[in-house]
Amino acid sequence: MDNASSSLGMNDERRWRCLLSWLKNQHGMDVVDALLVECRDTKDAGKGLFATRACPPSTVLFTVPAKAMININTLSAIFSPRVREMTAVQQISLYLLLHRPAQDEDSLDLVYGPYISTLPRDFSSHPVTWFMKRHTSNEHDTESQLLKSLPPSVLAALENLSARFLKDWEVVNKCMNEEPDIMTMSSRSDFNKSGCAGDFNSVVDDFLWAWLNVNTRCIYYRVTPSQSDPDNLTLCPILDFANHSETPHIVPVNDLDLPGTKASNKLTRNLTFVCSSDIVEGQQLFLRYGGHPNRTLFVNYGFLDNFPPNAGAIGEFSADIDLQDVMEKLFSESRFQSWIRQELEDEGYWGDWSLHSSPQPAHPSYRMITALRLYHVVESLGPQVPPDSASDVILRSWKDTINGRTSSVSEDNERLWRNTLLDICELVAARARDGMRITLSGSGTSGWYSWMEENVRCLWREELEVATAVACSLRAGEEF
Ligand SMILES: C[S@@+](CC[C@H](N)C(=O)[O-])C[C@H]1O[C@@H](n2cnc3c(N)ncnc32)[C@H](O)[C@@H]1O
Repeated sequence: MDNASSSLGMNDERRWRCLLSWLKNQHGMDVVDALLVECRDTKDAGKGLFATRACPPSTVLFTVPAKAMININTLSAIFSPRVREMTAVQQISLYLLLHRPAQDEDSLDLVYGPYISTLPRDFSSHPVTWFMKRHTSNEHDTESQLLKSLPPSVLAALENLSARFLKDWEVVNKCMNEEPDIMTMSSRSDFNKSGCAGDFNSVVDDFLWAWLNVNTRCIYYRVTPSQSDPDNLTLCPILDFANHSETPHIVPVNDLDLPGTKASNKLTRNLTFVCSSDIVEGQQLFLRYGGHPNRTLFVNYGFLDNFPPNAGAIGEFSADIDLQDVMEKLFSESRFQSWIRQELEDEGYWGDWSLHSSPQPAHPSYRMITALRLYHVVESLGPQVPPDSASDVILRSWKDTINGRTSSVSEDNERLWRNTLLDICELVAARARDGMRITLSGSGTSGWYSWMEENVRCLWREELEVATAVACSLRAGEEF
């Protein structure tokens, strides 16, 4: 990702100016001397935040007032108790749905309109959009071609995320039906004030727009007493123009746990962002969205870190791949399939089986080794022994490896699982080579399609590089 940028188009420039006036006039934010960033168009990542002057590390870049953010705290003054029963994602999405701007117009919401008007209007390049439209699109559509060409682990993650979307829609729709008064809050002319939201399908599309804004733009923000509560989320103007990098420049000031911070202040605080290193004027300033693997970035945010060829193989890029489908297939061919699954579930080792390029040597996760060890303990029994009749004895050595009493089940078992893993790596590498041959036909060569085609190729390349690197580690006799 580079620093190339261009000034905003006329409408976006006007909206950015309106946002700043709103922050200044409604929320008292100093947008002249205490705002060291501005929004510009980037070459390949939509809009981004850029430094308006050079600053040393720890300089305050801007502070967003608590009341200008959209979260369950600020919405509690607007929503009824019934709406407030929903999760943060559902409430914020509902709020955006009620105030979605029409086509290229501004949002008419009197409270957050100038902010909502700056949100992206179009999520057609987002994988959840392709997935939700899969039943109505034809198989030659580029989106269908893209869906078909995803690695299995990415498709599974996309299915999970889309299921979350549908669940959230079900809950929000139920709430809207039970409390038709919600509609009277809407600033949209197409939402009937008597409580009807017009065409059902277009409302689902609008909800998807709202939900994707929430899922691609919210940041962690403590609004509940418990640190790990999933409702600790907020939409935060200005900051939400920051693009992602593994080496970020923008970091939030974590003042929450400072001694003397009163519990009540914790829940109504402004958010201050500082720069973590020297920055120069005009430089794009990035945020780190969390330590996500590429498949998560791709499915949740619609982009990924496109690393240089071979960087995954030699561990310069921290690549990792998920092998749920391959492992499930392996177990499904065992006579003891359900028994293996039960044991792994009971011990907390079912799923989340992965291979990693770094730290070197490239290696399987401990969870994967543990699952493969059990598979071979059971496969070595021979047909006459039902595992449940002798499970304690059979499993003792395996459980000893989990509890740290021994480092392996036996020499034989080590050799067997390593061989199986080598086979798996070869299979994954071969299918990745195929996957990399993706070529979209039809309209798939224009606009964001060719960028997305390259992203899908990169997902497969990650599988190829990591599987090949782990195979090399195995052949070299590396201990994991
Ligand atoms: C919080 S927003 C950032 C601002 C956004 N670019 C915009 O135009 O409003 C997150 C979205 O920005 C895009 N994005 C963020 N980081 C990116 C990156 N490194 N490369 C490509 N796109 C990125 C993705 O579309 C992501 O869903």
